[in-house]
Amino acid sequence: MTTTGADAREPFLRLAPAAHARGAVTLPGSKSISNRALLLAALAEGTTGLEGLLDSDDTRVMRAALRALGLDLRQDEGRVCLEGAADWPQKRADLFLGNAGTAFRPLTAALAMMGGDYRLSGVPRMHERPIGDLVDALRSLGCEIAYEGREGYPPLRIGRGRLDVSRPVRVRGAVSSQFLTALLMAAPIAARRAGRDVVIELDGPLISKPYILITLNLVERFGVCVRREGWQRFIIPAEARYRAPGRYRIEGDASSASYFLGLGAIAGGPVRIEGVGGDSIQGDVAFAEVVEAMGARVEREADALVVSGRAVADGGRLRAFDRDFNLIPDAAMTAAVLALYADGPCRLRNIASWRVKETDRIAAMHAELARLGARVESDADSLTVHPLPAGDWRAAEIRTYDDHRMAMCFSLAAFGPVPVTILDPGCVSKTYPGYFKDFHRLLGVERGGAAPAPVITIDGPTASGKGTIAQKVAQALGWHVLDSGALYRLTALAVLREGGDGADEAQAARLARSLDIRFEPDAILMGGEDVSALIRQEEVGNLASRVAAWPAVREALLACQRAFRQAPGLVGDGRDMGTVVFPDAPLKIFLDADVEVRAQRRYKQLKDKGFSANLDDLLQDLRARDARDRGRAHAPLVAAADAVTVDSSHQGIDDVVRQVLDLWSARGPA
Ligand SMILES: O=C(O)C1=C[C@@H](OP(=O)(O)O)[C@@H](O)[C@H](O)C1
Ligand SMILES: C=C(OP(=O)(O)O)C(=O)O
Repeated sequence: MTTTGADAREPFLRLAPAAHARGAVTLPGSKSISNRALLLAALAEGTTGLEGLLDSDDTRVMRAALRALGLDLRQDEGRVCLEGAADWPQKRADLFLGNAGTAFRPLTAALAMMGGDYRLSGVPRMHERPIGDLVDALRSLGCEIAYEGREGYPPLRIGRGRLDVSRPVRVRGAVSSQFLTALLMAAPIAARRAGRDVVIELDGPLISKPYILITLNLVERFGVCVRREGWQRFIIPAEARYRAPGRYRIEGDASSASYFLGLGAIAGGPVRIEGVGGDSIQGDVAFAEVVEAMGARVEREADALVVSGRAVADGGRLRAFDRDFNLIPDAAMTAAVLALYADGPCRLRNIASWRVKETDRIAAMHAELARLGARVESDADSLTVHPLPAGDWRAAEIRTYDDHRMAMCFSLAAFGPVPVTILDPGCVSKTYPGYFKDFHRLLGVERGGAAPAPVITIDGPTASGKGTIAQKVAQALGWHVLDSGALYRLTALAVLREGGDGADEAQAARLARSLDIRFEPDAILMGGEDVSALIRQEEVGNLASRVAAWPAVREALLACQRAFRQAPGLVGDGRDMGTVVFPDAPLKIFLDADVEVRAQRRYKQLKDKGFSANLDDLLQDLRARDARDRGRAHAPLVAAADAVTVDSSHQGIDDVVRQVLDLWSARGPA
C-alpha cells in the first residue's frame, strides 16, 4: 500500500486510502522533557541517568553541543548518563543546533550567563525564528550577545559579559514561551555567580503556558525550587543549585500522542498509546479532551491513553469545534487535519505562534489543506477549516516544508477517499524518526495480515451501462458483483409498499436497515419474494434516486455494501462505490456516456422488454436524475479523484469490458 519507505529522506510517501486502524503504540520520549533534562543534567552536580530519552534530530544536536562544551555523555544500557558541572569546561565552541528551539534558546541563556566565546547557529529556518526577546532580557542582565546576521535572529555570538542581577530581569513571552523557559533554567547560574536571588518578571502576555509548567517541574526535580507569583514573577533563590536526581525517566511525547489520538478518533481504534496518560506533566495531553469533544472516547491510565471512535470510513463524523489552542500549539495542528472529517467548519483560534515555528504553519496548513480540496480561511492568528465532502477530495501531494508536524498530521488525511502523498516524509526525524513505521503498523499495512479482497468500483450516471459492464467484468475475473443501485431500489420498493413517497428520511432509513434481501444468480429476493422485475420499474427507479439522497439511508446501507467484499474479489457498481464505500479500491472506473445516448439505450431496453416508452420523457427523466445525483449534498455522484474515466458513448459493451480488464491487469496485481 505504501509506494516507498520513509526511513531515509525518501522524496515521497504515498498513502493509500485507509479505513481502520487499531493496536498499541509506544511513544518516543518527549522532546521538550528530553532537551530540558539534558541541559539540567549537564548543569547538575553528580551523575544523572536519563531513561527514555528521545533519539531524534532535536536531541542529537543538544547532545552534540553538550559534548562540544566538554561534558561527558555515555550510553549505558538504554540510558544516557551525564556527569554535570556548574561551569562547563570548554570555553570556545561553534555550535550547530539545527532547528531545535528547545536546544537553541536554553543553551543561549546558559552560555550567555556562563560567558565564553561561543557561536550558535542552525538551519536557515532557525535563522528566521525570532530570539530578540531573549537576547534583550539577557543583555539587560549584563550578558554579551551579538547578532551575526539580522537583528533579532540567529546566528548569535556570545562573549563574556558582567552579570548584574540587582534588578529584576524582564522578558517578553508573547512570541515564544521558550524565552522564559531559557531564563528559568539558566537563572541558577547567575544566582550562584552573583550570590543573590534572581527575579524574572514577565513583560506582557505569555503564550504556551503549559511549557513553563514543564520547565518548573523539571527544575524542581533537579533540586531547584522556584518561588512563583502567578505568571508574573519568578524568584530563583541565591542558594539554588542543581543536583542530579540519580536517574530520571522521561515520559513519552504528548505532542506525538496527538496523531494517534486523532487516528483512534477517525479510524475506529481502539488505539492504545503508551508513554503518556493521566499522570503526564505535558500540556499536550489535553489534546485527549479535544478529540473527546469531537466525539471520540478516551480512557486514561496513569501512563497510557486508549482512544476509540466511529471510523469515518463507516460513516462516522467528528463534531466541529471553535477553540482557543494557545495552550497546546503543537498538538493543535492535528486538530486542523481532523477538521476535514468534521460535521461543520472548525476554527482554531489564538495560534499566532504557528507563524514562527518550523515553518509558517498557518500558511503551510492553509495551503496544504486547500490542496486536498478543502475550503480554508486564515488570518494573522487563526485558521478555519471546512469539512471535506467525499466527492471533493483531491489526490494531492502534500508539501511538508521541512516541518515534522506537517508530515505527521497529514498522515491522517489518508482516511479520505483518495490516496495522499506526503513529500519529504523523512522530516519527521526532528522529533519522531519512526513515525510512519508506527503509523503503518496501526493501519495493519505492515502486519502482513490478510489483505482485504480486491475491489473494482464502477461508478457512473443512470444508464451508462455500468450494471452490464460490472456483471461481465466480474464474470471474466470470477469475482462477486454488487449492484448497489439494487439496494436503493429495494429500499424504494419497501417505502412504496408502506405507502410512502420518499419524503420521510427516518422511514426510508428504518426500512433500509431492516431489508431482508438475497441476491441469487438470476433473481433478487426480498422477504423471499422475487422482486427483480418490480425494482426495474421507472417508478421505483425514480423513488430510489430520491431515497438515495438521504444521508441516513446511505449510512444504513454502507455496512451492508461493504459486506459484499469477499475473496476472490468484488466488482461494485453504483454512484459512490469509489468515493465512499470502497475508497481504498485499487481500480476505480467512472463510466460516463452522453445523456442522449443513454436515453436511446434505455428506450431500446424498455421496448425490447415490451414496455411502452417515450424517448423525450426518458431524456427529461435522465437529465433530472443526473442533476439530483450530482447535486445532492451527501455522497454526490462524482468521479473519485483517482478514478479512470471511461466514456462509453461510442463504444460497444465488450470494448468497455476489455478496457476495464486491461486496466486491472496493468495495475491491479501491483
Ligand atoms: O518549551 C518547549 O518545549 C516548547 C514550547 C512551545 O513553543 P512556544 O513557546 O514557542 O509556543 C512548543 O511549540 C515547542 O514545540 C516546545
Ligand atoms: C515548535 C516546535 O519545535 P521547537 O522546539 O523547535 O520550537 C515543534 O516541535 O513543534
